[in-house]
Amino acid sequence: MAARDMTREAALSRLDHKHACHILLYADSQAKLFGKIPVKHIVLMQMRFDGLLGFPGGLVKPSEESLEAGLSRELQEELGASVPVTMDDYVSSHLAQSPPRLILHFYSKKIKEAELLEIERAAVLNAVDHGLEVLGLTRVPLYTLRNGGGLPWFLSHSFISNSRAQLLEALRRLDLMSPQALEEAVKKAEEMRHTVKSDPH
Ligand SMILES: O=c1[nH]cnc2c1ncn2[C@@H]1O[C@H](COP(=O)(O)OP(=O)(O)O)[C@@H](O)[C@H]1O
Ligand SMILES: [Mn+2]
Ligand SMILES: [Mn+2]
Ligand SMILES: [Mn+2]
Repeated sequence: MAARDMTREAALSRLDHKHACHILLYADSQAKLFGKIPVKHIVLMQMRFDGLLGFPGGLVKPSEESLEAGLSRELQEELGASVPVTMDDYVSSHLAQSPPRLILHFYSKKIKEAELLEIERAAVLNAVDHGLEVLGLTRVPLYTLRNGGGLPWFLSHSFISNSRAQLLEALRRLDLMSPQALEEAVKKAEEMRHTVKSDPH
């Protein structure tokens, strides 16, 4: 376990801490970009109100609701869809670097492609937080194009808290990418961080 990781039990015993739960929802897909590049898996993240990328989810109150019930409530608010979350979907708990006394619980759940498409539609049509806490859902590109387009550029954006690490760890653990492809994409993203320039005007 990394230095700030903790067990679920240890995390829940911290009654003086705030708790947040976020989830990586994903599906397998046969779709092909430009009719030739396999998308393979659809992984959902969101553009937050603060301009940072992160996962759907939010603050839960362990004194009033289970972690999973709280996460489902947040998903109803942010995605406008009912996504049942259980203990089976639980991945990890992590003490945030900042702010102090915040514990970040992470989940992942595989759903059917049709269900995921339904969630994407519901997010615009039904989510009370659409356009407010959530500016939009986004898919994570899992391929790398020759110019670094795809995952490397995606990873060059700014992420809330430890969500970038949560994403990379999940892609590895769920075998959504080969370890080599993932390592190369991370390296390329690191190189590009310093070189990506936009047109002045
Ligand atoms: O995707 C994420 N992964 C890990 N931590 C996150 C993520 N999104 C937000 N956080 C952290 O958890 C806190 C509460 O989450 P969020 O902003 O989603 O709450 P809310 O939806 O209840 O307003 C954030 O202030 C941030 O520190
Ligand atoms: Mn929320
Ligand atoms: Mn949230
Ligand atoms: Mn909330």
